[in-house]
Amino acid sequence: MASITLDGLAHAYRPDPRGPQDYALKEINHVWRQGGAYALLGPSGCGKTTLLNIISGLVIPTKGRILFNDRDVTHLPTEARNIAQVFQFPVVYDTMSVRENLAFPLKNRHLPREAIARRVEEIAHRLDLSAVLDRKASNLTADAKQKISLGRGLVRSDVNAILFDEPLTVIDPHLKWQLRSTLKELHRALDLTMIYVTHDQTEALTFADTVVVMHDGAVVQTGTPEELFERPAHTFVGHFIGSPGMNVLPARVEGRTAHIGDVAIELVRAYPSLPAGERIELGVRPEFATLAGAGTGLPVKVRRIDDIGRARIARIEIAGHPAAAMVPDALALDGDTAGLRLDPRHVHIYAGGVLVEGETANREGGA
Ligand SMILES: Nc1ncnc2c1ncn2[C@@H]1O[C@H](COP(=O)(O)OP(=O)(O)OP(=O)(O)O)[C@@H](O)[C@H]1O
Repeated sequence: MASITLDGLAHAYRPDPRGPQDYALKEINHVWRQGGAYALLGPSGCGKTTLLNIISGLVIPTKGRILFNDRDVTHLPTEARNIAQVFQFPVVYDTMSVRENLAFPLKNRHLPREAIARRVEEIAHRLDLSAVLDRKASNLTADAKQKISLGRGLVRSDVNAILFDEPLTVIDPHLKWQLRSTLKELHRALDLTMIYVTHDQTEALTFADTVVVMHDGAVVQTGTPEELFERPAHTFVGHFIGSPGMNVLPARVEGRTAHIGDVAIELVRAYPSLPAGERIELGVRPEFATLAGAGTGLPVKVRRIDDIGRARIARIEIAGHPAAAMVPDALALDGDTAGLRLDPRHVHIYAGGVLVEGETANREGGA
């Protein structure tokens, strides 16, 4: 097992990259800690597969190095990297039994028979495949075949890392939630470095201790699920994670006050050095914005209320800009005029999409 260091990695598919726009993967520096559960999360085309292929050795990066512990593996082929991979679609030998499929990676490494049998039983048990161990893989459903693929990835205990590339794509929705938590349990039990690529925030946030969010070829934030939720480092993270995503409103900031049109919002931090010429925005998640009666807090217009089961979400306008806020159970609205209370500790300021650290005076807290 190994920690994996990405040292100044960047990749362009074209041979003569000129500027950042020519790079499918812009410069990335990151350490995947030994034994960590990571997700690589981002929309289609953001560079996730490119990065995964660099880690697995299918792609040689244009720039930078990749280290397994202290060993530079940048130019080593996949077979010399000792990693396991699970892809979107099942990779199984149809003519073999489930047991033989699971045992295959261990037999290749000439492990003793008893050790192979024990490990196969363990992995089959954890993936709920024990009952079909002696059935031919060809007769099984797509779900079961993908579980075999997961098992083949997980069966070796000596790998440097396991890479999962959208592994639940073919899994039936009702089984997905179950397998997501099974994978999390397997990570805890097996102490392996796992990197899980997905565009699905639920999968990423359920599985990973650390989520790496990518956008347009660059890493925009690396953090725990809580950090991504509470302090999005980029407006993209605010939008992409959460449902509905963070409210992002064009703002003008003076001292400790943000102005959205003619609505003034008191901030808990001051922003004396916002970069000139950059787009300045205020970000606040709907979970930290609560609708109130007219005359309380900020004046807003209510466009509609959506009942999403676990909560009611108001679609509102602040100085003409659309936003979302939580509706308390007890609130009775009269007409389309209401008030809005923001939790000031969760109001963030962004310049050019990037979170700006404010300056705190002595009194952190309410506004
Ligand atoms: N072999 C290739 N040759 C040229 N361009 C490529 C190649 N593979 C990927 N790209 C481009 O690189 C960018 C990143 O693609 P990549 O597949 O890494 O993204 P992704 O986040 O994994 O997306 P998806 O989830 O759709 O696979 C995209 O613009 C894509 O078109």
